[in-house]
Parts: sequence; C-alpha cells; structure tokens
Amino acid sequence: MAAHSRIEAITARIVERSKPHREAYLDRLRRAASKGPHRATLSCGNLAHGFAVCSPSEKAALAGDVVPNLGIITAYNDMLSAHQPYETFPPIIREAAREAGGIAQVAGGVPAMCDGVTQGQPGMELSLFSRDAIAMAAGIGLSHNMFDAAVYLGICDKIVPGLVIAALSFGHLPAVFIPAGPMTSGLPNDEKSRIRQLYAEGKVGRAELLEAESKSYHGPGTCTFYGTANSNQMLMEIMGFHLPGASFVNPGTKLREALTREAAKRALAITALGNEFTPAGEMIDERSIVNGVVGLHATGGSTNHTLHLVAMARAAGILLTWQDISELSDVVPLLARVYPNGLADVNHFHAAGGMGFLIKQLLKQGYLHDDVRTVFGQGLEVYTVEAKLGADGQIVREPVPEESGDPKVLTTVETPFQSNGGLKMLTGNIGRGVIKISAVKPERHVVEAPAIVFHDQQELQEAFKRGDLNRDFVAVVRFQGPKANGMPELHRLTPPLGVLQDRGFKVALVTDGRMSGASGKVPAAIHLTPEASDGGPIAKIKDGDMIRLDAVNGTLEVLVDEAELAARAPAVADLSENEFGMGRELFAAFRRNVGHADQGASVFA
Ligand SMILES: O=C(O)C(=O)C[C@H](O)[C@H](O)COP(=O)(O)O
Ligand code: SF4
Repeated sequence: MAAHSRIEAITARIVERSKPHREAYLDRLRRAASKGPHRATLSCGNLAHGFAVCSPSEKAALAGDVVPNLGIITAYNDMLSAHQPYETFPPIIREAAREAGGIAQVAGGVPAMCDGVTQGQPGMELSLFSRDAIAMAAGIGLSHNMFDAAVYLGICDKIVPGLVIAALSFGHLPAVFIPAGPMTSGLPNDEKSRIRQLYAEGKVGRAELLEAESKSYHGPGTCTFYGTANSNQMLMEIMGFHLPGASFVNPGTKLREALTREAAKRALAITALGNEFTPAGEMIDERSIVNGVVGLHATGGSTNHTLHLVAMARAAGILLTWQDISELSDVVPLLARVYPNGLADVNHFHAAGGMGFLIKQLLKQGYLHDDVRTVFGQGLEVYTVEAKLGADGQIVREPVPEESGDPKVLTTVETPFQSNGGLKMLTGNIGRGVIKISAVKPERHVVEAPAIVFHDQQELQEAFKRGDLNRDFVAVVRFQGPKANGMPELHRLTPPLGVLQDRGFKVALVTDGRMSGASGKVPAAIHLTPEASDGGPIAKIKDGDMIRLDAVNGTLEVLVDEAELAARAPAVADLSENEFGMGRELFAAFRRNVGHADQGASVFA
C-alpha cells in the first residue's frame, strides 16, 4: 500500500532538502564499496597482524577474498544490565559464522554509559557526548578494514545512536544490529515511581527506596520501561537493522541465542561476496528514517530521539528537522501504552503482539513506507511476524494475529489511543524546543504560570525540600545545554515536580537540557535552542515572568514586552564546576564544538 499522503509529502520534502548531501554521501559509499572485499587492499604485513591469532585455516581464508569476514563491534560491560548479556555473544557469533562458511572477529569495543547509574550525577554530563565518542570508537574498530560486514552489539540510550552513526559512516558495509532483549518484569514501573515520590516527600526512607528500585531493576536485560533504550530497539526493527521479531525476546533464552546465530549468518549472506549485497548506507534512506520517526510517534518513544534521529540521519546525508518530526506526529496515531505512557512494560507490549503487530497496523493505513530495504530483504511486510523456536530448534516466523493480545497495551490503527503521536515542536520568544505529551494528561497540555529560575536541578530539589514550591509555577532550569555542561538528563526533577502536580499545583518545566525517555507525567519543554550558554533568550527570563507553554498550538512564550526582553542583559552562570572532575575535563573540546540541539547536538556536523 502506498504511504499516507502526508507522510509521502514529508518524505519527499526530506529527499529534496537532503539531495546534495545524500548524493555526495552515496558517491563516497559506492567508491568505498567498489574497492571491496577490503582485505584485498591490505598489505601482507597488515593482513598478518589482522589474522595473527586466527587458526591456520582461517588465515588461509582471510588471505583470500572469497570467504566473508564479519566484524563484531561490542558495547559489552557489566554496568548496563542491558549490555551484560553481550559478554557471551562473540563466541556464539564466531561459531555461527563458521557454520555459515565465514569468519568473525571482534573488530573493537565501544564504551557504554548507563544513564540510570549516572542519573543526577556528574557522569551524566558525559552522557550525550558518549554517543559521538561511541561512533568514533566503533570507527576505530572498523578502520582495520578487514571486514565484509559488521554486527553491532548495543542497546541503550546513546549506544545504538552512536553505533548507527558509525554503521552509516561505514555505509559501504552491511550492518546487522543484534539485541540482547529486555529484563523480565519486576516491580511495576508505576509502583517504583510511587515509592520515589514518597521518598521525595520524606514519607519512606532510603532502605524502602533501595528495596523498590532493586525489585524493579533486578537482572540482565534492558530496563522494562519504554525509555530511550527500548525506543532504540523499536527503531532498529522498524528501520530494518534487526531481524524480524528480534527486539524484545528476553536474554538467556534459547530463542535469544537462535536469533543471535541467525543474525550473524544473515550478515554474512548480505556482503558483496554474495547475491544480496545490502550496504547499510544504501539500505537506510529517507523512507527508513521516516519509518523510524513514525514508529517513535506510534509508540510514544523517547524525546532523546529528537536529537539522535537527526544525528543518525545526518550520518547518511539525510537532513531531518524538528518540523518534520512535529508534522509527522500530527498524523501518526498513538498505538501503544507502555510506561511512562501507560502501566504496561515492554514485556507486556511484546506479549500483546509487539513489533510485528505494530508494523502490521501501521502498514495497513500507509503510515509506513513498505518499499524499503532491510537486512532481511525487501519490504516491511516480512516484519509483521512473531519469531518463535520450532521443534527442531530453528526459528519459525508466524504472522501476527489480527487482534491485539491486550488492547489496553497495543491497539489497532482503527482504534488508536490518541490520533497523534504527542511529540510536538514548540516555538516562540524563548527559542525552539520539544515536548512529549503522550504521558501528560490533556488538562495539562497548556500551562501558564510564573517562572522560577534555577541554574541546576539540585537547586530545585533543595527548594522543594524547603517547602518553597507549593504553588503554580514554571521551573526554568537553564545552563543545561550541550555547550554549558553536556546537556544532561534532568530526570531527578520528575519525583518533586510529580508530587507538586499531584498536590494540584499547575507545574511545568522549561529547560535547555534533556529529560529521560522514562520521564513523562509533567509537561516539559526541553532541548531549548539556542541554549542559555549560546545567547539563547532563556537566559533573559527572570523569577516571576509569566510563561505560557501551549502544547496544543506548539508555542512557548515568556509574556514580557518584546522591547523589555531585548533590553535585558542575559544571566551568566558559573560553570567552572562543570569543567573538571569525573572526566569532564576530557570533553572540553566537545563542549566547544557541539552543534545545536535541533541539529542533533553533535560534534560531527
Ligand atoms: O531513557 C532510557 O532508556 C533510560 O535509560 C532512562 C533514564 O536515563 C533513567 O535514568 C533510568 O531510569 P530511572 O531509574 O528512572 O533513573
Ligand atoms: S535502559 Fe537505561 S537505565 Fe536501563 S540499563 Fe539501559 S541505560 Fe541503564
């Protein structure tokens, strides 16, 4: 079915805008691909180093140019529950490669930060920059140029975006992303958040809070809320980087291992040495990017992707804007209710029909481009399935049912939870920002209240503890942009602002910083650009100024006379504390060179 007319029109606009960049990108990619297989361009010395630890038969194979070699880029570490399962993946991939007549080598590792561990801590000021550092690190691994395809082991917030930027920078190579799957369900996310609010009010102690947190985050796998990490899994499947049905199968299961083996074999099958050559940079085009944005809206995905998708697209010469994202949100229905947009978690989403059901529903009314290339072949129709383990241990893929397994979690395109995706761009005299309202009650979509200005989230938390915030107000938390301090997530603001909102006060947040993909219930205008440290008007707001946040009409205004606002001297913040400690001194060049939020907050362009 042809794509929805508005989606076709927005896609065509992106194609037109991107043309010079995309054409230059594809030209570079095709020149690189023409030199493959890439080992043939290496000297004997290069090769000898590259296969020094391989077996004699592997050396003989790698010395030639007919046996495909798979590069593994791994983001394994024990800090992220989601990435810990990757410890055992390389030997499984190597064995699967051998079974398929190929070879696999770990090309390199990349760093991975758990935003849950660094949330509210100085380390969070490295989080966004870690995306581009991950892309660089993956590039270092791939630059050995020993490979005919690559598989990427990464799941969480900045890791998948960084790996996609690398995969598209090495777009002449096929790229398959291999997930490890979600943690099994523990303490429900809404119960965890209730305990957090009780702790913020001093009604429970640290022991009760730690018990609740530990019951929620209790084992290997991705945290089960629908934050940035699980939005990444959705994106990788709907954009065709995952195999069909791979995203939300729990780690440590036979099906998980079978999917890992299958992904390794599939990557070897789509190299230039075979008949289905699928270079990543040709596979991903404007339609794939639009499909990703559609999936983000249809599932109420993380606001972080208003940064990451822009940066990822740019790596393939595709220019995606917040206006595109906002206009797609206006037409794409919300079909999933997963925490923080509901009470369910990703395991419930998967059990209700998961990605196969979602893609089938969106294809039905042309919300997705079906005529796209994927690692599994041509078109998205083959993704309207559920992957299961057959009696012989092989993967079988069955068409998803017509009905949702739980209509309260995953609904049909005929009966959406909302007629739009709830991720809006905001414009006005404070600059440009974004707001996700899929988790905000309708009566809070418009907030007008006096500003209270803070220069970091700790100040707000202290004011809350002093009892100074029991009133209607808009918290303006500024000097949190990429040039100021790396644009941290300010997710620790969610409990106090949630308590005040539950007490009946009209509260909202306006910041040049970020929120977590797990944030949601409080109206928050985030990613304000230009940021306070870059001449942004947010630096001119004073305590008591009336702020009007209107998510219905997409506006954000400080209600101050234009001449007076222009005449005000911008506030200045002392950021000396943000320049050193916990590695921040290592990222000074990133703070100096990072681009605007609506350009992806990247150091690359
Ligand atoms: O968006 C994602 O995927 C996240 O990683 C979520 C946040 O970064 C949180 O920090 C982790 O959730 P909390 O335990 O509520 O702090
Ligand atoms: S989902 Fe977020 S909090 Fe959970 S392991 Fe990944 S980065 Fe850490």
